[in-house]
Amino acid sequence: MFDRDTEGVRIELRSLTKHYPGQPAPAVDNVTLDIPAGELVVFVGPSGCGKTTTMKMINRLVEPTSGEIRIGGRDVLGLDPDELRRHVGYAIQQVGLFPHQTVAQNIGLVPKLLGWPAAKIAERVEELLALVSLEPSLFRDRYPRQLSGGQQQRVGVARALAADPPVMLMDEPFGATDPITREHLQNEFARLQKQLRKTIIFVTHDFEEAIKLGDRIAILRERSHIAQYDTPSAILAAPADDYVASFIGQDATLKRLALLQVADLPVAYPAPDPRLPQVAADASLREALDLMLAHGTDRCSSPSGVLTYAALCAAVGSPAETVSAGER
Ligand SMILES: Nc1ncnc2c1ncn2[C@@H]1O[C@H](COP(=O)(O)OP(=O)(O)OP(=O)(O)O)[C@@H](O)[C@H]1O
Repeated sequence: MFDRDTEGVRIELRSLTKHYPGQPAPAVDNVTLDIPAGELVVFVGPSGCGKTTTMKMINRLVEPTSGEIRIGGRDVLGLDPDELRRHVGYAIQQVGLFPHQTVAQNIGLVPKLLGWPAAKIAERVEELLALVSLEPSLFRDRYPRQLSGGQQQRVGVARALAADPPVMLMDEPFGATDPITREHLQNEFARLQKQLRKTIIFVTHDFEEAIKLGDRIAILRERSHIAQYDTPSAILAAPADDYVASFIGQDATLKRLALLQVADLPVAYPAPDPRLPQVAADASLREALDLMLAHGTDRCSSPSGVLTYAALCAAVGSPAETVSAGER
C-alpha cells in the first residue's frame, strides 16, 4: 500500500484539526508535524490534550474535521479506512485481545484478513512470539485470560507487528504494567525497534519512557499545540519554555547523562587501567557517574581507556558542581 513495504515511511500531518460535534473547542487544533521515516516519535502531554485523537486520525479511527495526512507520500484521507488500518499496526493500553481466540489466532488476525496462507501465518506467529520473548510452545494455544497483564501487552505488540506494517501507532502500550515489567517491555521494545526501524508514533504520560524510547519527542499543550519537537537530548539541553521544563523535572543533566554512552566520551588516557573501577563500553554516562561516586573517585576505566569526571561533565556542557551537588 505504501511505497516501501515493511520499513518505516514518512508521516506528514498538515493543519490537522478535529472538532468533535457539540464541543466548544477543537480537541486537536491545526497541528502540523513531520515524522521522518523509520523514527519513533513520542507524544507527551497532559491528560485530555488530544494525543489519542491525533493518533486515531492517522489510522482514521477518528475522521479529521480538516487538514491533511500523508503516509509515505500518499494521502491517507483518500484511502479506504479498513484497507488503511490493515497496513498500520495499532497497539493500545487496553490491549484489545479477543478473549475467545487463542494467542496465535489473535496475532494472526491481520495476516488472515490480508489472505496470507495458513502455513505462512503460523510461521509468522512463531517468529513474533519469539521476538517478544514468549516461548511459542507455551503460549501459542493459550487464551488471553491465561496470561499476565505484561504477557497480554506483549501479545498486543506482536499482533500490531504481525503483518509487518511500515507504520505503528502505540497508545500507552505498556501502561497497565508494574514498573519492573514496564521497564523490561521498554528495553525489549527499544531493542526490537533498532532492528525493525518502523515509523512509530508512541503516546505516553511518562516522560522517562519518552526519553528512553523516542528518537524525537513532541511535547504537546492543550489542543495538541506543539510546545517543542526535538530529540530527547536537545529538549533536555534546551527546553523551549517553562511548560516544557516542567515535564523534564529537576534532573535534566542526569537524564542527559543516561542518554549518552561511555563509548561516546573522549578518553583521558587511551589504555584501560585495571586499578580503577571498570565500566562497560555500552554503559551510560549516568552509570559511569554512579560508579565514580560509589568508589569516591573522579575517574573510571572502560575498555577503550580512562574516563574522567571532568570529561563527563563537559559531555553535557555542565559545570562539575551541577552534576555532583546540585542534582543528587
Ligand atoms: N468522542 C469524543 N467526543 C467528544 N469529545 C471527545 C471525544 N473523544 C475525546 N474527546 C475530548 O477531546 C479532548 C482530547 O481527548 P484525547 O483522548 O485525544 O486526549 P489525550 O491527550 O489522549 O488524553 P489522555 O492522556 O487522558 O488519554 C478531551 O477534552 C476529550 O474529552
